[in-house]
Amino acid sequence: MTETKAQAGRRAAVFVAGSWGTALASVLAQNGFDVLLWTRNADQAEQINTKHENSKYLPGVKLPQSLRATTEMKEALQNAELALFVAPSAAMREVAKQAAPFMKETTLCIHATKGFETGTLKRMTTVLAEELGRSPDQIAVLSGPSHAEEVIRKQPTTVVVASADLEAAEQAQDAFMNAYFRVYTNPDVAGVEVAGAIKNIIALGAGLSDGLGFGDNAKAALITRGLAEISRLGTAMGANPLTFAGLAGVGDLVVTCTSKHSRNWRAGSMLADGSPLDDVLERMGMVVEGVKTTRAAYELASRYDVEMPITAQLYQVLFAGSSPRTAVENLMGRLKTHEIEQIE
Ligand SMILES: NC(=O)c1ccc[n+]([C@@H]2O[C@H](COP(=O)([O-])OP(=O)(O)OC[C@H]3O[C@@H](n4cnc5c(N)ncnc54)[C@H](O)[C@@H]3O)[C@@H](O)[C@H]2O)c1
Ligand SMILES: O=P(O)(O)OC[C@H](O)CO
Repeated sequence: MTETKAQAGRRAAVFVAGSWGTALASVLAQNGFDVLLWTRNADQAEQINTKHENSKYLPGVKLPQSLRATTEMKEALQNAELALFVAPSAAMREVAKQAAPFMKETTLCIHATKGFETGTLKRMTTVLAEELGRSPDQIAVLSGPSHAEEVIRKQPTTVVVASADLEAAEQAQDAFMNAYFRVYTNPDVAGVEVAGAIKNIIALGAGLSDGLGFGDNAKAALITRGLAEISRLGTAMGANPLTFAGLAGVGDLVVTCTSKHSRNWRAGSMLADGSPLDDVLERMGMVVEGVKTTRAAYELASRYDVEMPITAQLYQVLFAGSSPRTAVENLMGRLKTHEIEQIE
């Protein structure tokens, strides 16, 4: 695929230099932005600047020359017209707090993180808005079926940018869109954020199911009934149900439950043999958002009074010592019910 150079002379700041931050920073750089990728790790910054590599997260790939790294927040945000936050959900508030003093009101602010804040159960647009002193309507979210390992190799990928402000969504669309990275807009920020977070729980379940040796029938069931759970919670939280039929919904659910690149699927498959959660997370060495999100979604289900049986069983496996096989038995043995409401 050819590179476009539509954004020449423009500056973007990206936080942080994990797999997804680095891949999205590369997209912006290939689109002609001068990109500064902020990292707390000086050695990583040095490697990106001198070798044009991020060997821990995206080994074997050369990064664009116009992508540079810094450990200085002030430098990262100087003259930046676009700021992209891709910290793990657990670190988002801390990173935003450090960025806030250097962030101009006019800087387009986008995040691409999938999760809720532990404890407060807040969505990432809310966390960013609180720390940056903006309205949540002034923060956009980029989500959809997109693994860093494929985007960095310019494999065709489609995502969605959601913002209450259509102009902001279109600016983000223009900044990221190119021949291999197609961006749609959607006004439903709540739906896109909820879908992106909860699909990681279902992917942990799909990994568990595969790890236990179950087949495609079981995985298709998890994906389909997982989508029902996502839709129930999302609509209770104010989302548009149609969002869940789109890229951020079914699209991301399918890729995360079936891709060899998925961290959540891999962690689930490792848990199937009874390995302790802490061991699995240590072996992964990358963020597995579905774990913290399972706890958050379990609490949100109670807050919004919605039924989320897959989430509830995952919660039991991850945090209450239940065995994966018992979880499957419990799901299969639930009282009989209707797939959709009966029409009177
Ligand atoms: N990897 C993907 O393909 C992908 C795709 C779409 C969305 N996402 C989402 O992007 C977010 C980030 O995931 P990732 O895969 O890039 O994670 P990752 O594990 O590859 O990298 C996480 C990075 O965050 C840094 N970090 C952690 N805590 C920090 C803190 N307190 N301050 C500063 N830096 C900190 C780590 O050092 C590391 O560089 C997650 O919400 C994930 O769900 C990932
Ligand atoms: O690798 P995962 O499981 O963290 O998923 C990454 C992306 O969210 C897929 O769209």
